[in-house]
Amino acid sequence: MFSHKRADFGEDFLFGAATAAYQIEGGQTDGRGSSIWDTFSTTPGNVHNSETGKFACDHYNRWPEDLDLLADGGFDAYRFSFAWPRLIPEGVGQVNQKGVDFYDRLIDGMLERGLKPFATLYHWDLPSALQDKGGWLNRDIADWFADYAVMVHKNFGDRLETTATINEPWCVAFLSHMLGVHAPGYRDIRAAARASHHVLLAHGTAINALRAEGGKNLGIVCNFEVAQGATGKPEDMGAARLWDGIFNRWYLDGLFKGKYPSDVLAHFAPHMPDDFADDMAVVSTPIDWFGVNYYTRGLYEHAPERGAFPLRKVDGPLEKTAIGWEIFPEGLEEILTRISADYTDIPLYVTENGMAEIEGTDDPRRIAYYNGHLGAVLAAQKRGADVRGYFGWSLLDNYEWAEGYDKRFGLVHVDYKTQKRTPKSSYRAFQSLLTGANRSR
Ligand SMILES: OC[C@@H]1[C@@H](O)[C@H](O)[C@@H](O)c2nc(CNc3ccccc3)cn21
Repeated sequence: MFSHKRADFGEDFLFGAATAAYQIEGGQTDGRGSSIWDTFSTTPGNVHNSETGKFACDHYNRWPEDLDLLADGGFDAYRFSFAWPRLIPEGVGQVNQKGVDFYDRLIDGMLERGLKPFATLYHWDLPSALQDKGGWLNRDIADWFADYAVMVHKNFGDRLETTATINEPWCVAFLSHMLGVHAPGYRDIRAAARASHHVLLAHGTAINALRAEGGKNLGIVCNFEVAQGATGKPEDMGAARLWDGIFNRWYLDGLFKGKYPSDVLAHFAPHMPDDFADDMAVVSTPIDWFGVNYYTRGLYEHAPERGAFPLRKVDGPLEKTAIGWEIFPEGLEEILTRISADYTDIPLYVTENGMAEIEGTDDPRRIAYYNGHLGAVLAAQKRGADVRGYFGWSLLDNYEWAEGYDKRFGLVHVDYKTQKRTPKSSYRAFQSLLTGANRSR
């Protein structure tokens, strides 16, 4: 079990678990439109075993059972995402009433179980019809996204505890348009530069539109990595600094200082949209809270042959999870205290943290992983970071994007043949922390 007590985190601290629509819902029916992940995952070579989210965890039908798991675990909150194509199949225009009905039932189900709904508007499943118009490369996406955000607010806003605009703008832009690992799978610095700006412009435009409708408790969720030099050589330390700029500071500086970091801009500048600097007031529109997703650190070395960004991640010596990420809980303390000290004093939530394991292992290391990162939250709080909550990734084993289904992050095991849910020992550890007992319905 964990070595911490619930009271250690503060009386109003919230514990939750997190998921995302495309990774758990399945339910490609009832008027749901196509998303870029439907097309990306069915394009050979993009996803392990060519696995798709077509069925996933069948959460579209099994959501009551999944909400029961959250309630039985003693969790206070549930971080989930709306599927844009399920609500507005073409991305703009016509609303799919069956999609509205699904999320109405889901959110009411949370409230009936005493679970606070922490909603994410966009967790990577862009409607294909918008990709056909250029997707994140088209500046108009800021208005498309803001209109979608207002639609969600009008239908569900009165029942949401918090609303995050975007999950991990780095993944939406750089991972998906420079590295090509995620949908739409571009490997193009010009696409990456423009997406890296438009994703934040869309965020700020949506925040302003939601404020105009009375929206409250609005934020964004970014992913962070502690970037360290593979050696103490200046060129490797420089590589780590540049990666810190690409992964961390582009978003922190843009969102909280209204200015992109000059070291990254030096690489992006020839490809940035015209007059992007005029958008920075919108990009940095004030928000009410900030979500921090943290998993690991990275070691980087100078790699002059790598062209635009002359760096390379190198394998580190620390114990790794099944997805190959080093276990480095100190990094969560570092990230939380850095954001709090250098960027903002608004409330922070750890919106994702967790460990992948392979099939059926119920890896005993996972309890130690969570215990260590919960300890990092406590240490950051002691150093002044206003951390208000922690969400484990993920409630369920689910579709791990380009990795398919093998990499299992769930607190609850899912047998995809039968869709049987089985709590793992890490679920029981949270249940004990949160309720003082191990129990299930
Ligand atoms: O990979 C685990 C989770 C993923 O399932 C979530 O949908 C996503 O929000 C998420 N973000 C990270 C951290 N960022 C990241 C880094 C490299 C590749 C993919 C994600 C991990 N995860």
